[in-house]
Amino acid sequence: MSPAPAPAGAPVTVRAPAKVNLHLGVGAPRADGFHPLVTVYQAVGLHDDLTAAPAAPGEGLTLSLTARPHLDVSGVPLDATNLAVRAGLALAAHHGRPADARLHLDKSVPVAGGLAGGSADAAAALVALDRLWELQTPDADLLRLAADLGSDVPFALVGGSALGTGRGEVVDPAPDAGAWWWVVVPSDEGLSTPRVYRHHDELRPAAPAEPRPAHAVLAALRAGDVHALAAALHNDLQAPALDLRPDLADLLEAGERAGALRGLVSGSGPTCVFLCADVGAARSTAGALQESGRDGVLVVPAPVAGAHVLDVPREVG
Ligand SMILES: C[C@](O)(CO)[C@H](O)COP(=O)(O)OP(=O)(O)OC[C@H]1O[C@@H](n2ccc(N)nc2=O)[C@H](O)[C@@H]1O
Ligand SMILES: Nc1ncnc2c1ncn2[C@@H]1O[C@H](COP(=O)(O)OP(=O)(O)OP(=O)(O)O)[C@@H](O)[C@H]1O
Repeated sequence: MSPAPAPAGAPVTVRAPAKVNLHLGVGAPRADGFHPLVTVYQAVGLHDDLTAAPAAPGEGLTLSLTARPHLDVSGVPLDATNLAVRAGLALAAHHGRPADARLHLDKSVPVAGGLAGGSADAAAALVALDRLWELQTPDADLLRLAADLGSDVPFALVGGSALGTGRGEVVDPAPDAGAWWWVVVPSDEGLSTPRVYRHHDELRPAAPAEPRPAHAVLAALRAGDVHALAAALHNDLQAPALDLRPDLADLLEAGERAGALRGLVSGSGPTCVFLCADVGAARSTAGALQESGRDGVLVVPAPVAGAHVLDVPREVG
């Protein structure tokens, strides 16, 4: 979230991070179909950049897209169903003002990967358009708009490490003394989040109403203890994700054999993330996974900031 105002009408670029869930406890579905969660989010150094530039009155919200090399963005809609556009329309409606702006999204976060890339884009659009339109929306209102857009969106505004409750939209910063290193291994094929939740319910028909608590992960973060964190990582969506994508079990094993302390499916998957003891271990784990033929392997630090304005707007060609 952003402090000083930019000159009126100047393009604004906002950077928003991907997330991993260090703990994802899922309870039995609520009456509204959503699952109660106790989750610990962590923002990682892999992000999308969204630039908002002025448009003529009546032009509406348009969206253009570029992506880092080899990233498959064929599944990203450019119409009003895109989460960034939905965010812009919601912000304009909240203030009763026209929604005129040109949005450009430069994507680096894998699509439908369990890394909340679309949520990052929605958060980025809220922050960028709030600045471009000089609205100075209170943080509480931005968080409410974010929650209406998706369960993961409020966290993308807040960043860092945070406890998520409710359906994931209630976010409280978590003390974190660590400087963590993750290896991120995306998958060619995405996984649908609702499908993974449905499969969770099939595999765990007697899931308790109260999700599993996150005490061990929160304590490891507070202590900055990487071995304790590796031991505590937990994801109730991992079993359904692995059942839908059995190849991921081999990947988790390969990453741990290559030197990671622990491998984990990120959120609803299929991206797998590997916690490493330090940056050297992360680089050698990534190298070994690449040599064994895995594509798109990344080494990223965490935690990083939530959606924030970049000092120098990106040029949009
Ligand atoms: C898997 C996670 O990424 C973990 O952080 C999130 O729970 C998913 O968050 P998201 O993609 O922002 O999800 P939303 O856009 O709010 O919901 C998409 C769909 O996911 C399922 N969903 C999501 C969140 C939740 N607590 N329970 C659910 O059952 C529902 O089928 C819902 O229709
Ligand atoms: N800005 C966007 N970027 C990516 N996908 C988007 C966007 N807007 C809408 N979508 C749609 O949302 C779907 C899920 O995208 P996303 O990349 O956010 O998945 P995810 O990382 O698995 O999400 P989560 O971890 O929050 O469940 C995509 O398949 C696409 O159809």
